[in-house]
Order: sequence, then structure tokens, then C-alpha cells
Amino acid sequence: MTTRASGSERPPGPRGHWLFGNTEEYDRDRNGFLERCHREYGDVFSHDARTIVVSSPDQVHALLARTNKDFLAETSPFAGPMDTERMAAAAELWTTARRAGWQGLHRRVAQSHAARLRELFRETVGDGETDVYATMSDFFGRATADFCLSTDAAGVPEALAEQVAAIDPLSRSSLQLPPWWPSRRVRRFTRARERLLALMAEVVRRRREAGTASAEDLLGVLLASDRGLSDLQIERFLRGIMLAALGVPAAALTWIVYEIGRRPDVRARLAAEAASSGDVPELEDLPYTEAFVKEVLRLWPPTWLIGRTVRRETELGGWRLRTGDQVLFSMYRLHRDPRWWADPDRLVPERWLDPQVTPARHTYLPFGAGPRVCVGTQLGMMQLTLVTSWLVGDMEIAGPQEVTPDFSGLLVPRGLRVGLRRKVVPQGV
Ligand code: HEM
Repeated sequence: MTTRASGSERPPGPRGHWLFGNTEEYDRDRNGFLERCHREYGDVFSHDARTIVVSSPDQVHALLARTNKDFLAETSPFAGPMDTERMAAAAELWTTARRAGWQGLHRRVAQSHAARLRELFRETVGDGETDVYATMSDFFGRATADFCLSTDAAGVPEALAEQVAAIDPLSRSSLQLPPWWPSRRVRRFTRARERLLALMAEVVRRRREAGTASAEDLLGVLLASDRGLSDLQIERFLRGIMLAALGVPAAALTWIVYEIGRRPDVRARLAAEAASSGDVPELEDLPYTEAFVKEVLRLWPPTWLIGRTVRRETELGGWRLRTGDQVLFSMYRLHRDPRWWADPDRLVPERWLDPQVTPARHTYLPFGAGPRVCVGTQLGMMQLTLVTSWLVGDMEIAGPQEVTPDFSGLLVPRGLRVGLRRKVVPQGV
């Protein structure tokens, strides 16, 4: 049980049901529940006997910075005994692959992928009534498979899409099922995971046999690494990367489309910048577009809630935590906290354009922080900025409706539909 470092009391929090705790109320309205508890109990509160929620920037930063050492980022979609030693071993294997992959994900590599991204955008985003999240998921599925595997990507976007679709229903409920549970959901997830890993294994085997370890894509970088990665490590890392590079950017872009549709003033400035830059510009050519993307990620961070498992007995914010306890924080709530942000609910891209004005420490974390910060930060920012510029440059977007934010998994404006129409380019231009 979490207790005060100097005593035995727990952080305050709602009592909840004697058996199910607060699960039912939380699942009914996750963000609303956290907001109410924060208002009532303050910056640290108990969610249940083994879970606390922290909200101050310093506590959040400590949690992220001490991940791997005192906290674990490893999660499972299934219920089961919490084996922190196994989780720590998995974290170590992941971290080695992560270090090797880093050189394949920095800004220069990301920018060199931009021309290919342009082609994929033209192929995937077309005219007509569009389910925005579905289209953007399709686009990012292809983009990430291409970035990781280039010419060996056949069949991977489809397998990825099935894996994402199979994770979705499991992540929407706090009541986890064990992996042996005889249900369609669990079987579907397991099948999709095995299929994707088998595809990765096949591609890795073919590349090893061909002996072409050039760094033309992320797999090439991993194979050429001198860190001695096993095939299994590479396969799991690639699967992790491809899943992370699909749903989150797709959700972010869906919010971008939503905000472009709601704010004609912002859209006009974006369009002016798109018109004055080339077909595949550098990020430096798009300062307003980049500021807009940052601001959308502040208002609507797709990874709106982050959790950690306590690896070994430790302390956070004056509270003692036991091995296996859970700690949560909401990035969405942090990004909209009026203590740290002026006019927090309003989209103001200009707040990112004045170098004299920077956010208060640890109050802006759309990519996380610390040893498990997003490895795709630069690639992701580049993709979102370029695609935003292509969207306003190429397409007319017919007004999105008001949407209800969906906090049950990734934060998305579920069901957002818009009409897209390719702009007519005058002859001779
Ligand atoms: C474009 C918008 C993106 C956003 C907002 C975003 C956000 C995040 C956040 C908040 C985390 C940390 C989660 C945690 O601490 O538990 C994370 C982790 C991660 N992201 Fe991203 N991400 C984006 C794009 C990408 C891309 C393009 C890639 C792939 C190249 C990627 C790969 C990863 C991976 C592999 C992790 C896990 C890192 C680890 O645990 O070591 N992300 N991302």
C-alpha cells in the first residue's frame, strides 16, 4: 500500500466500491474522473489501494526520469501476476535495441524520408467524404512500414492494421482478462500479434541471408549495429516501433484536421506558408505550421495518460511506494492546467513563436521525457508538420462537425468525418 514516507496513511482519494474500487466510475468517464479527483484531493491522490495519480510537473518529471531504475514502462494488455523482475529484464533488452535504433531515427534520416512520405500522402489521402482517423491510420501504417522495411514492407501495413484493431477493445476496459481467457477478443489479439511477429521474423531472416546490412531503412540500421542484437530483439523492436508510429501520429493528425476546420484564421496562415514553400520543404521553411502542430499536441496529446509500475520500493512526492504499485499521470490535464498555461483551452500557435516565452519546466510533454522518451520525436514532428502543410496546400476541407473527445484509449475525436477535395491547380502553373 502506498503510504506517506514518514507514516502509514495513504494519499487521499475516493473510496469506491468495496470489490471493484473506482473502476466502473473511471471507465464511464476517465478524464472526468481524474479531473474531479484532482480538484477534490490535490496533486497526489489514490485511485485504488495499489494505484496513485500524480499531477505536479516535478512529480511527473521525477516519474519519467526515474523510469527503468525505479519505475517500469512495460505493460501488458492481459491480467496476470505482476512479475517486476521479468518486466525489468524486458526493459533491458528493449533499451539495447532502442540505443541501436536511435541512429536510424534522428532528424537527418527523418528528413531524407520526406519525399517518399509525399508520394504515400498522394496515394492514400484522396477526394471525398473521409473518416479522418481511419484514413490517417492507413497513411501512417504505410509510412511506418516503408520507413522501417522499405521494399520488404509487403503485407505489413495490413498486419499492423489488424494488430491495432485487436488491441483497441482490450485497451478500452480497465478489467483485464488473462491471456488464456476463452474469448474472441483475446484470440484475435494473440493471432494478430503472432502474425505480425512472424512477418518480422521472415523479413529479418531474408535480409540476413541476403547479407545486405546497409542502413537504407531502420531494419538495415539495426542489422548493421555493433550491439549484437538477436533476431528476436530486432523483431520485437520493429513491432514496437511500427505500432507506436501508427496510432499516435494518426490520432494527432485527426486533431490537426479538426482544428484546421474550426479555425479559418489559422488555416489561412497555414495555407500562406504552404504556398511559399516547396513541394517537400525542410522544417525550417514551416515555422508557423510547426508551432501549430506543437499547439495541437498540447491541447490534444494522443497519449493523454501514462502509467508506470513501481520496480522496487521507493518514494515519490513524499509517498512511499511498494514494488508492483502503479503510478499514473495525465498529460492532457497537465497541458491544460491554468497554473502553468495562460488561456489553456484555447488554440494559440503564436505561443510557440516567441523564443523569449517558453513553457514552465516539465509542463509540456507530448513525447514524454527521460530514458523512455519517444524515440520518434523528430520523425513524428517532421511527419505531422509536412502532412499539415500538404493538407492545407493540396486540399479543400469541408467543415468538421463538433466531436466528443474519446478518452477510452488513445485520445481521438472518434467518428470525425470531413469532405476532402483536391484543389484545382491552374493550367501552366
Ligand atoms: C507524432 C507524434 C508522436 C507522439 C505525440 C508520440 C508520443 C509518445 C509518447 C508520449 C511516448 C512515451 C510513452 C511513455 O512514456 O510511456 C512515446 C513512446 C514511444 N514512441 Fe512515440 N510519439 C509519436 C510518434 C512516434 C513515431 C513516429 C515513432 C516511431 C518512429 C514513435 C515511437 C515510439 C516508441 C518506440 C516509443 C516507446 C519508447 C520506449 O518505451 O522506450 N513515436 N511516444
